[in-house]
Parts: sequence; C-alpha cells; structure tokens
Amino acid sequence: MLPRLAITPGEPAGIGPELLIQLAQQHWDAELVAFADPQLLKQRAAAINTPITLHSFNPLAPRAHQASNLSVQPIEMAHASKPGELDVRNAAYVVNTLAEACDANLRGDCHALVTGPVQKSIINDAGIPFSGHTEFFQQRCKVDKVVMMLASTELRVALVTTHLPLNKVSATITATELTRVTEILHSALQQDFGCENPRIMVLGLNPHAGEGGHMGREEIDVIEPCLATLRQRGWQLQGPLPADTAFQAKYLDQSDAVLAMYHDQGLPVLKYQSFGRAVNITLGLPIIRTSVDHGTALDLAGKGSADCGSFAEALHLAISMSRHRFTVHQKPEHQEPEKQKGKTP
Ligand SMILES: NC(=O)C1=CN([C@@H]2O[C@H](COP(=O)(O)OP(=O)(O)OC[C@H]3O[C@@H](n4cnc5c(N)ncnc54)[C@H](O)[C@@H]3O)[C@@H](O)[C@H]2O)C=CC1
Ligand SMILES: NCC(=O)COP(=O)(O)O
Repeated sequence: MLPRLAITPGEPAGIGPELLIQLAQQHWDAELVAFADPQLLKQRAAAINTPITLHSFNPLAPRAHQASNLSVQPIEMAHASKPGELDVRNAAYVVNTLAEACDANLRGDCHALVTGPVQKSIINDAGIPFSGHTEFFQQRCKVDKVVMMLASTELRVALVTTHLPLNKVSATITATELTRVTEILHSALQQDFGCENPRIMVLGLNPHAGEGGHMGREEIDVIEPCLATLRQRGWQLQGPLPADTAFQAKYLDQSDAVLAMYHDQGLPVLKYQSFGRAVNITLGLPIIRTSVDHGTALDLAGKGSADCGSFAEALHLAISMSRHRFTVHQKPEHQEPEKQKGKTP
C-alpha cells in the first residue's frame, strides 16, 4: 500500500511551512498531502530558494511522492503571512487546516496525520479556545480520552496530564484518570510499538515520590493503589518512582515507556536527550497522528536554517504506523521491537 499522509504545516509565520518544503525535496515512499494555502507554500519555497511544484489533491487518484512536488488540499489564509510575524487574522485558517486534515483521516481519504507546530497563543488571542492539537483532535474525533507520548530512539515518555496549569495537575490525577491513561498507553505499546507485555515505569508526582507521605500524599492515596489494581491484570508497572532519579539506565533499560504525571516533569528530559529527533504521538485516537517535538521557532522562520529532523521522524513514523495498521496479515519490517533496541518503531 502507498501510505497517504495528511500534513498540516501549522502556524504560517513559523518554521512549519519551510520545513515541509525542505522535506518535499527528499524521496518518500508515500503520498504527502499538504492541507494548506498553496500561496503560502509557494512564497515560503521562494523565500528559502527551494523548488516546489504543487498538485491538487485527488482522494481517488493516489500519487506517489516525487521530489520537489507536493499534493495540496487548498485552504485559504485570511491574510498574507510574513515569516516571524504572527497575525491573529490567520488563526482560524490554522484551525481549519487541522479540522480538514483530521476529517480526511476520519473519512479514510488519508492513512495518517502529521502536524507541524502551531502557535497556541495566537489561536487563543483570536478568541478560539485551543490548548493543543492533542485536545483538539480528541474533541474532533469524539473520544473520551487520549494520551500524549513523545518518543525518540532512546526514550518514550507519556503524560497523565497535558496542557494544564500546574496548580490543576494534582486534582486531575484521579484513579479513574490514571487507569484510563495507563490502559491507552499499554494498548498502544502493544498495537503500534510491538511490545507484547509492555513495561511501564510510572513516576511519582511529588519530590521523592512523596517521601512516605511527608511531601505529599498523591502517591499513597491515588497512584500506588491504582497501580496495584492494574498489576492484578498481569501488567508490568514499576513505581511510582521519584522523578529526579528515575531517568537512569538501570530503570530505563527495564521499561518500554515512562509515564510522567505532567508535561514539564517528563518532556524536558526527553527533549534534553533528543530535541530535534523526537516525535509526538497522540495515543487513543481512531486515526494515526504524529507531530514534531518543537514549536514554531518564529526567530528562525523564513531563513531556511531550522532543523527538519523531528518533522522527518514524524513522517517516517506515520508511514510505518500506517503500513502496520492498514496492511492486513503482513508483518512489516519495523515490527520486531521486542528484539530491537530503539524506542521508536
Ligand atoms: N507541536 C506543536 O504544535 C508545538 C507548538 N509549540 C508552540 O510553539 C510556540 C513557541 O514555543 P517555544 O516554547 O518558544 O518553543 P520552540 O520550539 O518554538 O522554540 C524553542 C527554541 O528552540 C529553537 N528551535 C525550535 N525548533 C527548532 C528547529 N526545528 N530547528 C532549530 N531550532 C529550533 C527555537 O529557535 C528556540 O530557540 C508556542 O506557542 C508553543 O505553544 C510548542 C511545542 C510544540
Ligand atoms: N510539548 C508538546 C506540545 O506542546 C505539543 O502539543 P500538541 O499541540 O501536539 O498537543
């Protein structure tokens, strides 16, 4: 099968459009379909002095990727965009690209969705409540819960809470929430990452995982009992471990994923190790969605100097996940993870 990827370049003033233009220069064993304004893509290609030929996307006519070409599902911007300059008038355009690309996947016109970075603040400034792609696609796909996981070849980190102010984190970590997140992570590790009996390392919330209740009780009251219940299913769940000492080979070598309680507990570690090579994956959606590990980098936009490594990894992962999910009775090459060393498939 020829995987067809719906790709949203994200914030037009950011680096997303030029990263996509640069990646289009390479060979891809897939069809790449940009859900974007064709004028934006042409302008950004000219700005970085890179050729691009655009073709109208036709869901009925698969077109294998050719270097310097892109299929496009045109979505018009409200206003011409300048690199590095946010424009609140284009916020609705950004959201439209996400909605159309998501719907194309739900209809079965595309096999996976790969997103470039959006500027969450400008979307909110436009009066559109938006905390992230993760929550947006959860709502659009009408599922009750999804999980954000970032993965590199060395490490996978999933989050119990995502884009939430720190002062709301503790109250959000209930037994129900933690159970649901662990279930989604466990199932995704089995289905999409080839871990037959996933080993999950769970972090505590408080310093020293609560120091026996002297530095917070969430571990004793919520996390430990929840993990004990889940272990009755035969699941391999380690923890809750103190987050400051958990990220060492001794523990990581024995786990397929780390489950962190909140965004800035887990992601700085992963990004310190793998920034520019990691992929953000939304688990629990009915569609495949991967994304970059970085933001809009307005300071670099239009210069052609931003690193496209993470965007490339997001495309590769979307292709391999599509092949795995959409090819019946065929074991693709990447499906030997129990024996492989890397954390991304
Ligand atoms: N997937 C997404 O849509 C994401 C969006 N964001 C959004 O991006 C906006 C800016 O966020 P920041 O925290 O400033 O993060 P950022 O990732 O945009 O920038 C942080 C630093 O990393 C550098 N950087 C980022 N991507 C790079 C690349 N590909 N190559 C070379 N250098 C790169 C930037 O120049 C900057 O110095 C925010 O609105 C945030 O919400 C942030 C993370 C992910
Ligand atoms: N730190 C990850 C991030 O902010 C991207 O989140 P999302 O927009 O993919 O939900």
